[in-house]
Amino acid sequence: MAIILSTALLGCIYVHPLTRILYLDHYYYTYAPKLKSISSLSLKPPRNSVRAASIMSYDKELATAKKACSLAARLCQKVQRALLQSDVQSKSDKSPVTVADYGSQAVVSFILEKELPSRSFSLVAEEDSGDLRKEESQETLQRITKLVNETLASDGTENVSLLSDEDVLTAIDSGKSEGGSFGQHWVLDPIDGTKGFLRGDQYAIALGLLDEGKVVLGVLACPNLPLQTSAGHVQHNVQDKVGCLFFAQVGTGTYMQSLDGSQPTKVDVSSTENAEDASFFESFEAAHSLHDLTSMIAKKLSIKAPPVRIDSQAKYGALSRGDGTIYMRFPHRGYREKIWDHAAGCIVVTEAGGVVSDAAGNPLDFSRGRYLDLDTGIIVTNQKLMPTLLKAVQESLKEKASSL
Ligand SMILES: Nc1ncnc2c1ncn2[C@@H]1O[C@H](COP(=O)(O)O)[C@@H](OP(=O)(O)O)[C@H]1O
Ligand SMILES: [Mg+2]
Ligand SMILES: [Mg+2]
Ligand SMILES: [Mg+2]
Repeated sequence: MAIILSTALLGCIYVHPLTRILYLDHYYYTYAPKLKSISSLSLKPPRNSVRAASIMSYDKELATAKKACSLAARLCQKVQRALLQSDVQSKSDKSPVTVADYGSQAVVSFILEKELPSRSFSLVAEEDSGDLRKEESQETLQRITKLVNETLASDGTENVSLLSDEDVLTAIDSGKSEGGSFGQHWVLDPIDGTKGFLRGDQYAIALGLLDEGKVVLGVLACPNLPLQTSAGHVQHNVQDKVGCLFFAQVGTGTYMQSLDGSQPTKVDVSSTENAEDASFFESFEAAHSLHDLTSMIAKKLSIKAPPVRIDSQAKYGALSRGDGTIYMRFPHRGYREKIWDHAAGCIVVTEAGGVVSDAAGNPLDFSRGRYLDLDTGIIVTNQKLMPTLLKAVQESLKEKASSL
């Protein structure tokens, strides 16, 4: 009886099943930045929230995720430099999968599991070892194992014995989790923007952590993204220094540092309120997003600048530091978005002050398993501009539908 009564009184507080630490509803998390302890609160909690002993900190998870992504980026850079046609395999869905995809997934999976052993380990990742286990992939597998071992050894702190081919396959297959709304799940895209990677353009290693269905931390390693913020211009000169690591933890903002380890700096989304002064990002690949629809929306908003087309979640990273103001993504009919294509990017942008929603204005729901089932498209911008963008998107979608 006492338990029922206190539960009713407490309302939105609940006890985390793994840690038994009380923590607050997502709304309060998002709007009470930089607070580790509720006792130091000078803000008044929103009406639905109540005092709690502490806010969950994911510092250890974040440090490990940064290390894992940085090492995976090192592996990817090595492969991209020496990219040969034979690195590309054909998966049954015909999307290119490279030695680096598998190697990156093995490195991240191995490091997370080894360095955070006290947690029950769950990883939702894009790749699986199915094709690699085939007879004809023997040589490729050996190359991956060699790369993974060289990468782990290149980090002085990794005191590990050499991984066997089987260890590498096992690490890759740890990524088969279905995710969901209970407990913690890592979400990994070992190379997002495979097509950009193969072209020598932008790609990202994207790692997020879900806790009770919400993204609570995200890391984006973007090895080819220029370090210098360059409003609206992501194409860079050869002499520009490249390699960015974006990271965000719920309630603490978004930071960027160089992949080779400079001091992190806090980043914020663009404050542009005027749509016509905004610039917007979209996929490089027209097969991934309807360029004609975004151009219709841009026209409606009187956006003057041409679209900036780059691959991968590097778009979320660039947006989080104000390189552009809007990101729009409208896949062709029937395409189902996957959580690993947006989890890390989403928190990197929201912690930098942005908003990510579907075309109905709903936040993305990462709690339903491997897919993001959403209303048409994904749109991202700052809080001030979102209502205007949403209106233009909805009007354009209606016009497009009625013209069919
Ligand atoms: N037809 C399609 N429509 C929308 N997205 C697609 C797609 N085919 C593949 N993708 C996704 O688009 C991602 C790349 O995003 P972007 O277009 O922003 O560069 C791919 O990630 P991978 O490269 O990890 O497979 C893939 O998951
Ligand atoms: Mg893919
Ligand atoms: Mg991807
Ligand atoms: Mg990928």
